[in-house]
Amino acid sequence: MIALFNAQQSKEIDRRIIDEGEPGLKLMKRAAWHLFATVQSHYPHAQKLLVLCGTGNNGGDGLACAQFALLAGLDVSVFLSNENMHGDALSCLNELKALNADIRPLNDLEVFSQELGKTDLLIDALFGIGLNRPLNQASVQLIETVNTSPCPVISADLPSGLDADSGKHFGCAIKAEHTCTFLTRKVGLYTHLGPDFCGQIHYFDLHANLPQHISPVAYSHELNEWQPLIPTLSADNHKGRMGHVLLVGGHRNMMGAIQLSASACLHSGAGLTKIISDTQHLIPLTQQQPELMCYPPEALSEQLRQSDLLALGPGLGLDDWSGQLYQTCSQNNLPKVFDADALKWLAKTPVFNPQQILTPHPGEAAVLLDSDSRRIQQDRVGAIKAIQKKYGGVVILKGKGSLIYDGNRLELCPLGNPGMAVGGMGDVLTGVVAALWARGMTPFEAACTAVYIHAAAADECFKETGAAGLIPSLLPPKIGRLIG
Ligand SMILES: NC(=O)C1=CN([C@@H]2O[C@H](COP(=O)(O)OP(=O)(O)OC[C@H]3O[C@@H](n4cnc5c(N)ncnc54)[C@H](OP(=O)(O)O)[C@@H]3O)[C@@H](O)[C@H]2O)[C@@H](O)CC1
Ligand SMILES: Nc1ncnc2c1ncn2[C@@H]1O[C@H](COP(=O)(O)OP(=O)(O)O)[C@@H](O)[C@H]1O
Ligand SMILES: [K+]
Repeated sequence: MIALFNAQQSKEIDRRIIDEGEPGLKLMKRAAWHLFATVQSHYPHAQKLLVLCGTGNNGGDGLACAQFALLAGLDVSVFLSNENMHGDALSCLNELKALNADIRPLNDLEVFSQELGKTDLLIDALFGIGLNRPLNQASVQLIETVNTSPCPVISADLPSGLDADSGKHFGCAIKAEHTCTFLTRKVGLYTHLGPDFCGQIHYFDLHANLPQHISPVAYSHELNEWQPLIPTLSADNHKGRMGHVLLVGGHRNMMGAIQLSASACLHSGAGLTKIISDTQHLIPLTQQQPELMCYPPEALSEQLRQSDLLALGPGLGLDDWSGQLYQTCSQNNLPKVFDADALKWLAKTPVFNPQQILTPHPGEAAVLLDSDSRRIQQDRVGAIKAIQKKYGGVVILKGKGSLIYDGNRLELCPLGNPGMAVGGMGDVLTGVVAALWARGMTPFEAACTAVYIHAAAADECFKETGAAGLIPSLLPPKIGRLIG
């Protein structure tokens, strides 16, 4: 398990550690040592180092790293955005000056660019957690120059330009091959654009005693921390104990959506997987998956009485047919998983219900909050909390760094890959969520376990097929194996 913090909490943790007697300069030197050790272990042949430093303590990390590199005999050039430094960063600057280091102002982009052309590795120490507003034109141009150069980058604490809280950038951000992050893992490294910019993340606690009473924004677990929570099977197991799931959707040309959910639900161990769909789909659905029990819309009320849990939305549609099914389902007291079009119906008449799991992607989250997906992505943590507050239950906000929130705990799943961005992938997740909840897990545990298993199955698949070959129908058997 790892804990993830935002910038304000990270600053507070820094401050507490220093207040308790650990000098800031010592922490800075340790951070710098880890930066330099990362240079040595990942770029052992780098001879010429360029260190890009801002005016804050992030720049201080860079200056202290430059000193270690210089003392180790590397050819080091430092570019300073501004000489206006203070505190520990100023001490590091003065120590470096005393070594007659090559320190230059960043006042000519052409000079910087030429130097970059001769460099083996760049250390990015321009901005860390102190970045708090959009970058000016000069910073944007500087970062774009770095990003268009073939020179590899190690970022100090976080890639400069990235927002430590949300994973958005403030105009642009440095694209690093490695990011060495200190004291706290910043949540923005793991969600939204963060993973695109950070490269490989290395965490260093700087041997400091982290204060325990600052609760993190989110936690992230390993897949194998969720798997043991899946109920085990007793020798005298029978299907009545494994949950009866009723899936509703698959209207008109969207039969595949409910088919994918149903296949995932079956492979996740549900005792009975039943479908309410268009009458014309009932035979093809059963022909393709004989384990399924498929019913026309007229059977809805009776099937609701005979089920443990309802999953509503994949391919449901937004016409009158869909509206009638939605009305009947929403008035029923069964625990419910809402996905896809069911979320759009829910947004029309919001109801607060603790016994539900909502699984929006950013576009659906925008509908639930009457917002737009760009705003959702810029503050995913804020968005999932707002959805949970408005609708209750457990919310899964899908996308890179999927979040799961129950009003108390926030989990971030770092697994998954861009090949998952294909129609039907979310329908598979719905089936897994429904099955695990129906099998007796708590809704939060079911949601988290389902998200991790779904993403891990997709990652396994990616290794075999690559991104283009990763299609949702390949996932259910892999999900079955991961569930065990
Ligand atoms: N404390 C410790 O012991 C440890 C700290 N550590 C390191 O310190 C880092 C935090 O340092 P920090 O707080 O000084 O902030 P930092 O990220 O360097 O930037 C602030 C500077 O940027 C400026 N600025 C902001 N936005 C801007 C913009 N858009 N465009 C232009 N300028 C902008 C801002 O200016 P101002 O807002 O004051 O005008 C200020 O000058 C942390 O990430 C880690 O690397 C580690 O060594 C571990 C031990
Ligand atoms: N770049 C990505 N990285 C990780 N996971 C992703 C990425 N893109 C999509 N996913 C995952 O793939 C699934 C897509 O779901 P969704 O958008 O609802 O698809 P659909 O509605 O077509 O079934 C979600 O679980 C989401 O988290
Ligand atoms: K940085």
